[in-house]
Amino acid sequence: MNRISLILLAAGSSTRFALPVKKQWLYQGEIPLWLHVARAFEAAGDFRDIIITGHPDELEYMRQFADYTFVPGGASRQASLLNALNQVQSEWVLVNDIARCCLDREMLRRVLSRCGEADCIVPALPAVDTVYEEGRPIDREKIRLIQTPQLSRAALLRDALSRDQEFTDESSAIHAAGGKVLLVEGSAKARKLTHPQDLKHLECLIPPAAQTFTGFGMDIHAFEPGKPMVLGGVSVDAPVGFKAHSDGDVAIHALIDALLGAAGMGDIGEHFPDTDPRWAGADSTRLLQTVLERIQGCGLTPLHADLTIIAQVPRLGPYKEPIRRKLARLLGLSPARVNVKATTAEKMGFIGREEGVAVQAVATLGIYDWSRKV
Ligand SMILES: C[C@@](CO)(OP(=O)(O)O)[C@H](O)COP(=O)(O)OP(=O)(O)OC[C@H]1O[C@@H](n2ccc(N)nc2=O)[C@H](O)[C@@H]1O
Repeated sequence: MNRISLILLAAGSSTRFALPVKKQWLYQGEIPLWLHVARAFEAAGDFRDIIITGHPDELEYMRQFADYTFVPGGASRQASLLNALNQVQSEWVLVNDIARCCLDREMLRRVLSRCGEADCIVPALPAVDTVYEEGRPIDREKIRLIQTPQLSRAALLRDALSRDQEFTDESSAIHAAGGKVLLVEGSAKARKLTHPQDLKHLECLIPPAAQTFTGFGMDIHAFEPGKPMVLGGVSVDAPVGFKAHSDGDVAIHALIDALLGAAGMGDIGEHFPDTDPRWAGADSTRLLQTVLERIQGCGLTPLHADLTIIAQVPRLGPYKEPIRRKLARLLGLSPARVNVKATTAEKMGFIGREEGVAVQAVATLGIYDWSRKV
C-alpha cells in the first residue's frame, strides 16, 4: 500500500451549497468535515503521504488542525489536483473529493485490490433511472455513474491533466490520454454532498458538538485632529478622530481580534496589513464583515460579544446603545448578546492625558449547527 499517496480535494467554494458554511468546514462533532474524512482514509489504508488541497486563505488555518501536507487549491478541481500531484512521489495516487465524505471501506478495498490491473481503477454505479440523451431514451444498461476515490498511475494522470482540456474526474482524463480504465462496483454510501438536502441521505454524518470558543481582543489608537471619529461603526461627535491606516475604529478592531482569537485565526494585522493600500481609510465595518464571512465559512458562528471602551474623552454615554445595536446587527445577534461598556482612566496615563483610546473585547463563537438545516 505504501506505494500509494492519497489526495483529498477540499478547496471548493461550495457555490451550490447555499449555507454560510463551506461543505468542507461542516463540523463532525468537534472537527471539520475535511479532517473527519482524512482520518477515515488514514485509518483505512497505509498511504505514503496524505495531501489535502485547501483554499489559499484557509491553508494556514487548516495546518492548525493537523500535520498533513496542505497545498493551495486552484481555480478549478483540475488545477487543484495538479497542484497536489506535484507533491506526489509514489507510483500510484488515490484521489477523493471531500464532498464524497462517507468512506465505504468495502468499496475502497475493491478499488485498492485491483491496483496495477489498469491505469485507473474507478468505482461506478449502474443507472437505476431511465436515461435520456438529447431528448431520446437510451439503454441505461450501458450507463455507469462514476464516483471517487479513484486510483490512478500518478505519472500518467499528471500528463493527462497537463493538457489544455478540462476533465471532471481522473478516469476521463486517463481515458482521453489512451490509458486503460477499470470500473469496479461503487457504493450508494459514496454519495456526493452537493446541496444541503443531500445531508439527510449521508448516514455517516454526525451533528456538530455543542462547543463554544472564547477570544479576547484589544486595540489602542491615538487621537488625530481633523478626522471624523467612528466607534463601533457609529459616528461620534468629537473634535478628533483616530490616527490609523483605516478609519481607526478601535472598538471594531478590538472586536475583530476577539473574534479571530476565538476562531484561532490569528490577528487583525495578519488579515488586513496596515501597509496594504487597500485598507487605507477603510470602513472597519467592512473589515468586520469580511472576518465574519471567513469565520462562518469555516464552520463557526458568533454567539456573544462584550466590549469595554477605555476613554477619558469623549463622553460615550449616549453612544453605548447605538454602538450595541450596530454591532449586534453586524454580528447577526440579538442586542441582548452584545454588551458595550465605557470607563475613564481616572485621568491617569496616556488615556487620562486624553491622548487616545483603548478598547478590550471578548467574543464567543459556537459551531454552526448544520444538522438543524436537514
Ligand atoms: C486596521 C489596520 C488595517 O488598516 O490598521 P489600522 O487602521 O488600525 O492602522 C490593521 O489591521 C491594524 O492591525 P494592528 O494589529 O492593530 O496593527 P499593529 O498593532 O501595528 O500590528 C500589525 C501587525 O504587526 C504584528 N506585530 C505587532 C506588534 C509586535 N510587537 N509585533 C508584531 O509582529 C501584529 O501581529 C499585527 O499583525
